[in-house]
Amino acid sequence: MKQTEQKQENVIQAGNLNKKYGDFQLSIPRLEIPKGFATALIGENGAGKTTLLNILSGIRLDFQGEVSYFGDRSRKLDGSVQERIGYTGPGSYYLPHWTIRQVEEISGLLFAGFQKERFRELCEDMGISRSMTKSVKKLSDGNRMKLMLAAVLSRDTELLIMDEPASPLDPLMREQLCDRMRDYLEEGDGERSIFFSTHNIADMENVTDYCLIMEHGTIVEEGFVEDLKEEYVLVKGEASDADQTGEVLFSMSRNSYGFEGICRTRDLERLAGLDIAVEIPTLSQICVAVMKANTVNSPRKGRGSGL
Ligand SMILES: Nc1ncnc2c1ncn2[C@@H]1O[C@H](COP(=O)(O)OP(=O)(O)OP(=O)(O)O)[C@@H](O)[C@H]1O
Repeated sequence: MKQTEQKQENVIQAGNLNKKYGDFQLSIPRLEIPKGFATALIGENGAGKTTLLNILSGIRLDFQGEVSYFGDRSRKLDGSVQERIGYTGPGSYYLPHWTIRQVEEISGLLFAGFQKERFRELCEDMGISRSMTKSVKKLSDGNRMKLMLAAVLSRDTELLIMDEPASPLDPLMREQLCDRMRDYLEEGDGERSIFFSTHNIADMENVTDYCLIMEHGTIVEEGFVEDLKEEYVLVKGEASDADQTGEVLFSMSRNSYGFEGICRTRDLERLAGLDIAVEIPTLSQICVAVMKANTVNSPRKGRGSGL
């Protein structure tokens, strides 16, 4: 049975979300983030990922729509809900002149569940413990992200909302980030969830359970990764057959030896008669295909468009 067919609790539920900035319009009729999993938010630059995460984390309040948390439609983003949510983002979350030591002190004052010892351990593990007296503004982007991660993972939370946590991190630290995200979920025993945006799909695939693909301010595809990998296939064939694939394949690449592209599994029958090989695509290949199908100049658009 598909994961989506099982009864699913949601950690975030939202309806009729709208936010307009000039030409850009965020418009999401329904949003459900499953409880107990890591959900990735993927989309092109300017798709609206940060806008959505800012709304859900309470950074942006000037939007229309309803958001509720932790499976209770009446539970809005008040202080007790904020206490259960950890946020990391690309902006300057801490005042630039604060030192790491001050971040530790202030986190202890702001959040009841903050554990100083855990924070120090994480700073040590992430290699920033020798900079405790350094101000936030003097930290590199990567070290600033490590500081945010250390602070947020030292709290007692049930939901992490993370805007591009992998972007400023080096490959080793990205791997550590995935391990820590996985540990966070496992230690929560089904009660903890993560919602994060990323452009580093390949690096983050092993920590992604559920995926939302966003384009032009709305969600164009979503599902558990294992379900998406059944709904889409990677097709490879001879160069001489490439033109006969018609519009069935998306994000096709071709050279003199052959072609490969992604299509809906249900469309495979439209390639009958061609000498093709079929493989399971990576999440990255699926996302790129969906994003290409939804770019402004695409001949076909979005959910229900045939892709
Ligand atoms: N404060 C703001 N004022 C005006 N326009 C804004 C503001 N914040 C975002 N926008 C616009 O909203 C749109 C969505 O931006 P957003 O940052 O949410 O996209 P994104 O998917 O996170 O992009 P990226 O992947 O590049 O970080 C963009 O067109 C952006 O220019």
